[in-house]
Amino acid sequence: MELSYQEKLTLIKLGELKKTRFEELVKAANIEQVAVMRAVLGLQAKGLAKLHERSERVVRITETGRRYGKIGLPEWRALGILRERGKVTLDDLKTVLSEDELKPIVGLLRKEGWANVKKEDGKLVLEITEKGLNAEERPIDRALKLLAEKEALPVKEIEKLVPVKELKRRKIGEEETVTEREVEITPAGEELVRKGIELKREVSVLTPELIKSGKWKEVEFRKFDIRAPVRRIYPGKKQPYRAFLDKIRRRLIEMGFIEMTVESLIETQFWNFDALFQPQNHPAREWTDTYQLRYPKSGSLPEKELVEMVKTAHERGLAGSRGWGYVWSPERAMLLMPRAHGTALDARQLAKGVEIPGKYFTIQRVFRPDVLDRTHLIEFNQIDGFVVGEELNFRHLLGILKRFAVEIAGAKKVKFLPDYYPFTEPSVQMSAYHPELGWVEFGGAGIFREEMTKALGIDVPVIAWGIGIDRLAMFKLGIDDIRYLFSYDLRWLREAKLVW
Ligand SMILES: N[C@@H](Cc1ccccc1)C(=O)O
Repeated sequence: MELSYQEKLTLIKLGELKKTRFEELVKAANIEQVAVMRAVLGLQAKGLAKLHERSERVVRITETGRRYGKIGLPEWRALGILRERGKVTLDDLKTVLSEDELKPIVGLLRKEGWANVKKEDGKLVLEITEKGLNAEERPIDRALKLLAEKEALPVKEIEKLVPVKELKRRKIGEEETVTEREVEITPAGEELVRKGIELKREVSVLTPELIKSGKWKEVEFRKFDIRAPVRRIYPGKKQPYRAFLDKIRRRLIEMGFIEMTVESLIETQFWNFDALFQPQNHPAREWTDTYQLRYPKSGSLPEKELVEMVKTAHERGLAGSRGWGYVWSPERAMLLMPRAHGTALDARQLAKGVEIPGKYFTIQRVFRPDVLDRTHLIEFNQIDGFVVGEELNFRHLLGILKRFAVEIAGAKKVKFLPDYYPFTEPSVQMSAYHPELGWVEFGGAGIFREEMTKALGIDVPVIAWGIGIDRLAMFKLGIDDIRYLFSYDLRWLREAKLVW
């Protein structure tokens, strides 16, 4: 039979004590109480020991009770003075009684028949009686003495003297349940002890010293039951939605994309709209609702040549286009807003310069007015990206998007529909088929218009897309309310699992 070190130790001690209170066994074994309890339960399971548990209602003395034990109950202290003087006022009793004890004292003395109450000169006066002079120990006095001596007594015993209710009322004692544990060795246990138990030191960590010195041959290694039930612990971990976004970021980097980052969530209209060839004061800007910043209202524009190019593209057109044909306002372009799409970063990157061929992506928090419900948020996340290269065409775009849907969304089928964005031509909307969600609209894509790319200084085709990923996150995290992505619900934060 395999016994752990603790079990062996406990059994040896039990062999000496035979039957003992658990606390005694802990003292004898001289190891932690929980370890002894575990050992006892282990021994019991192996038929070597028996644990007897008995619960009992007891009365335990209170702080007040202890004080009464030392200086006497209030009625006895009052009687002491009465015996000396025969007659006292309440004021006289103040020397031996506290404020609290004074109040009920008249009632107490009268109930015992130890004093009579009179009024003399409008004052309350207590006068000792025959019974008071001969007063002897009462049951409550005996109960107090017992409690002061033993601290606690079984309810059954104390009730032979006074009702527990009485002790509680006088704040002498409190009732509680205690569990009495006794451990007993079984004949099989005794047999084993008689045969002799070898108590080798148990080692739980194999150290270089043990190996070098060869001591590892002599020691016994502690065995762990890895299936033993333990308390669940919740170590710190990434917020589930954050974990999801990081995973996507990893994938894209593995696919060779360069990440575009930006510090602020606030954008000028210039980068959100104008640089993307979206006209000011024109229905084409209304393809999405956006917010505006109240304070500060305006930011600044980039270098002059770039602004001039964008202005020209809007007013008169570039690359054979006639433009939108209106007077472009720099003030309007300077207005600040919470970024409404990740595509703003595409424009920034293209203006800054790109590797050709090159692949770029960004994961951005974006903001659009909406009515909050279980599938709509006013702030959400988009992955935007573009691929730039000499020979790129529409077929490449569809190919890349398909790969995305499969790699990132785990979609089995992908569907493209014609769409409109002011900054792409042609434009498509894509949906991916998910076994559980059905057709899920994913986002938009297209080839950036030359009016946009030329203004930003790029002469080769750029294919681009923007994908909303929150609905995908809902699926991967197994939630059906999008608001949960930002929930403080601890249980969810602890248990949410990413299924990839
Ligand atoms: N920015 C668009 C998506 C898009 C990106 C790039 C090209 C075409 C479309 C949106 O938010 O829906």
